[in-house]
Amino acid sequence: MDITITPRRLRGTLEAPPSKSAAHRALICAALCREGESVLHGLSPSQDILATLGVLRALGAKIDLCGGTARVTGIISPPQGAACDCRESGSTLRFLLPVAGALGVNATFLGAGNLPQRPYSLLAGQMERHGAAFSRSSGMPFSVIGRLRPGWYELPGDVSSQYVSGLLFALPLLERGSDIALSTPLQSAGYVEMTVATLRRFGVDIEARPYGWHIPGRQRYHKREETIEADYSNAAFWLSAGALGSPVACAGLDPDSPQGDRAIVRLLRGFGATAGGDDPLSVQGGRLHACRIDASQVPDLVPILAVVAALSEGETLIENAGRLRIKECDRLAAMADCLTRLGAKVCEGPDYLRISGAPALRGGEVSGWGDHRIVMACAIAATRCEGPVTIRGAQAVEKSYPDFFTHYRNLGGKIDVL
Ligand SMILES: O=C(O)C1=C[C@@H](OP(=O)(O)O)[C@@H](O)[C@H](O)C1
Ligand SMILES: C=C(OP(=O)(O)O)C(=O)O
Repeated sequence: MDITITPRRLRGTLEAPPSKSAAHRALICAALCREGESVLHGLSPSQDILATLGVLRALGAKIDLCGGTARVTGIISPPQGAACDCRESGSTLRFLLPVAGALGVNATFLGAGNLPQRPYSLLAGQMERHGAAFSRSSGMPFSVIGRLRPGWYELPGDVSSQYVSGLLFALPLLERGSDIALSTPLQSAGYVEMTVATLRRFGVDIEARPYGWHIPGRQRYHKREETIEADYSNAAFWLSAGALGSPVACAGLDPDSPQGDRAIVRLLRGFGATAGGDDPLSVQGGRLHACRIDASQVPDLVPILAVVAALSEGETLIENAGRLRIKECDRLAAMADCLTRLGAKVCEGPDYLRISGAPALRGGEVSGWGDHRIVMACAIAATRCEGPVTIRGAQAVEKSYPDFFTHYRNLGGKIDVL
């Protein structure tokens, strides 16, 4: 789908969408509970969540999704083999690969878009040391056979936190305790905190250690009923629109959420914006100024922060951002390309973006790079462009936020589908 947005400010209050990260985690925990039914409310059928639902079903869970509520009967007797289609979801692949190993399912993992190019080999290497055998060490599809053994798992912390999260879901199922040790400091740490918090709610114990985590074995997941919390990662687009002069408020966000991306409020303050009210939460702009941003813990916020930087006076540096190149697209190249096409001055380095702010952008035509966060960032940039913005491949928003353009229109945005 290609669209043209006619620039105008957005206005109004909207319900923040449910967190995709929280939904993946709750679904996996519910599927690993052997007794009874868990009920999860407030799910959105984004492509990534449909991928996790599909793989959990292939691994033997029964999941009935109706009107945003999932009734999940956990895996009792896993199948011998399973075809696990992760679509474009890195979380689905890296969370459920170790889970398939812990269940002893011979699984074939398939992926689409950029997923086959995204890394999993360090995780596969650790699984191989503990009883799993892979048909290939990179690329997709691949097959994995064998059952994981408990033991000492060692991973770097600066490739993907999803490796750690995946092992944290899987290792409690093994017959003895295991450990995960980090060989380099953990980036995206907030996501691992979310994993540990979700596991605890489902009755699974994880012990923090100076080297990483100890995971007692023979644990049982306990059934639960819960509502998926609202998402700071996608609310960030609306909060940033607020900082850029659109009076938009987001309802439903938990100020005490374990989500690392709640840092968006602090980061927008760093540009000189002010935040008001807990619920609904809104951010107001004014004259924004450049700042320096460390992207290592908040990679998903970088596309929209780059837009804010392009409209803030002075030169903003977004650094420690090398891992953005291994997401749904190369997000550093994508944002440098899109913002330049819209009239901004951007210098792309190996692991940084240096962006010179201007009072307004020109507008123009951009590719969405097949990436939901690039499309949403460009749509918010359009609120401050002088001329129309055409976005090619805007349907990519369905990966995490299928209602994004409905909400955009509800806030007064003008979108024409080409
Ligand atoms: O665990 C999660 O839910 C996620 C972890 C992050 O990935 P990395 O740990 O690879 O940075 C993030 O970019 C992704 O969108 C969601
Ligand atoms: C990188 C993302 O997700 P995943 O890694 O799960 O594909 C994202 O949602 O921005």
